[in-house]
Amino acid sequence: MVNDTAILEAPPAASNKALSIAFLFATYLAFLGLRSALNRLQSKSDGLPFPPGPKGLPLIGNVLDMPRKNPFVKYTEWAEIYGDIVGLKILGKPMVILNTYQAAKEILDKQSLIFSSRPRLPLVDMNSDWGSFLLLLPYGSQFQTSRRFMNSAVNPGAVREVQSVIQEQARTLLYRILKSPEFHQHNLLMQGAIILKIAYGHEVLDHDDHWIQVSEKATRCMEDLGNVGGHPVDLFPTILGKLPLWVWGKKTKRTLEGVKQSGIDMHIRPYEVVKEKHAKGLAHPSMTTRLIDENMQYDGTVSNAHDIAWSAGAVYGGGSDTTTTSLDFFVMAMMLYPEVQKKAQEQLDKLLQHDRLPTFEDMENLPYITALMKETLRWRPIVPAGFPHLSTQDAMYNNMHLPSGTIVLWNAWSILHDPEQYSHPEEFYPEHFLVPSEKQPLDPEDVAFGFGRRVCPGRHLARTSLWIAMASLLTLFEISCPIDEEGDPIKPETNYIDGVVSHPKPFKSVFKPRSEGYLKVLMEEREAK
Ligand code: HEM
Repeated sequence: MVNDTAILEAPPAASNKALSIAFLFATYLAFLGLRSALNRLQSKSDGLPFPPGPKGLPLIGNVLDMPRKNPFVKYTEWAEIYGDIVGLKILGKPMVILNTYQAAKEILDKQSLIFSSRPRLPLVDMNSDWGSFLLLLPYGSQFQTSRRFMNSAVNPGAVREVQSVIQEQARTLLYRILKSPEFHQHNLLMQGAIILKIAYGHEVLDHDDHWIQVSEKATRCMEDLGNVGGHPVDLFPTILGKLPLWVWGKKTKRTLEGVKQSGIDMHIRPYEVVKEKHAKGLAHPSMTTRLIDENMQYDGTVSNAHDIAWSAGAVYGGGSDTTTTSLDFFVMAMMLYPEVQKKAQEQLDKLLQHDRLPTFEDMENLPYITALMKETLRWRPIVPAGFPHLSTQDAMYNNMHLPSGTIVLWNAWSILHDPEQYSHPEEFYPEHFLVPSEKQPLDPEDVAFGFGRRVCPGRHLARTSLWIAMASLLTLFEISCPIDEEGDPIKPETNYIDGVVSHPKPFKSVFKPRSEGYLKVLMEEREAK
């Protein structure tokens, strides 16, 4: 995912470039003032108010109220004052935060035809093809094609077909941890290998893999871009978008060129490589080869080639960092809650008897592992402040008016830490999901993966990868904190590092094989390969 959010941040300090920019800026503010006055008039024209929220300043609205770090904390405070839907204006643009599941469901699910677009990122759109990335596509025909292509590769049936690949990668993860303890790196490699296999039929052997490197470079380029959506061009595209790039300095120009190139390297190149191999009959079957076949024309050209390339890239772009981060949080939870780990291992040992490793067929008999997976998504949702949807028509919610063009975020953190739903909201407590069905709380999968027509298309793959990785890790290893010189455990910090995908601060963990029996099975399996 792109690494920072558009509207969550105040604009960075304006460049000191030219007085003319200041003049353009002032003119634009005057225009905004007029527009926001018109907006206010329009939103009252049907007699319904915009949702309540902090008052904001003339012209810029709530720009200065927007929290720079952990925005969900501020959103939760606002919820206590203004209720389940909080209304804001950012430079004249309406924005709402949904703080309850009911509000998110009513607006994003039940009115999904209206609330399924995305705000644009003009700086990136004008200077690269990243606007074709599924996550960023506005609602429309390209979005529908891209979703269809993506769903064809990661729907529940398609994921079932690649279960053996996923299981094999989980075993490789165990093996790599035995060789060296850098869990995060091995985790990243596991998710990357699964995804590159699905998207391109490509086998990843190690960290030096070319496609893994390409995607890491793309992530770095996006990070260099910094506050995506917060650049002056994003805020005032009509006027500032017309200026030549050099106005923003050499560094920004270079970064944007890198962003453009990374889009080509991560989407177009792999597509071309697979297409060429496929033509020679040398490609392994994959999402790309199947879509090429389905879209092949009589003259040998492939229709929708651009959408195929960007959809296959979206499997990697959307799926690697996300699942990796959730599994990192799981390891953190196991370090901090050893009694939970012990309970899971008791259930595993009862079933596996130290003489085999878990498989997907065991899922039904390992409800504690499934509860661990749900609790990981709840305890530390990796998109805690939601991802922006954009409405494309006027709408209503609880007698309030949501004008067309409203940006909508849902506060996943507060929804998933609601004490009315979860008896131990702040703790890692899988027992939340081990109650009779009539007492089951809200399923975190219904929140952590988003809503409506933009719900995460990779959720089936994510839950499958997470489940087998969790079951396998706990079967083979006891996971604990490293010990410092005084003999005290070095506990990981549970706070997030900001970003759209919110990561934990890097931490070290100890993986100790806990049974000769499981170790032997793993080694025998490896030798048989
Ligand atoms: C634990 C793992 C994951 C979590 C928590 C997660 C969460 C999310 C969330 C919250 C969204 C935004 C939904 C919305 O706007 O309503 C999203 C979108 C998306 N996710 Fe995931 N995701 C995960 C794994 C994956 C995987 C494995 C893939 C790829 C196979 C993937 C691909 C995508 C794509 C392409 C989008 C954009 C969809 C669109 O805009 O229409 N994600 N994800």
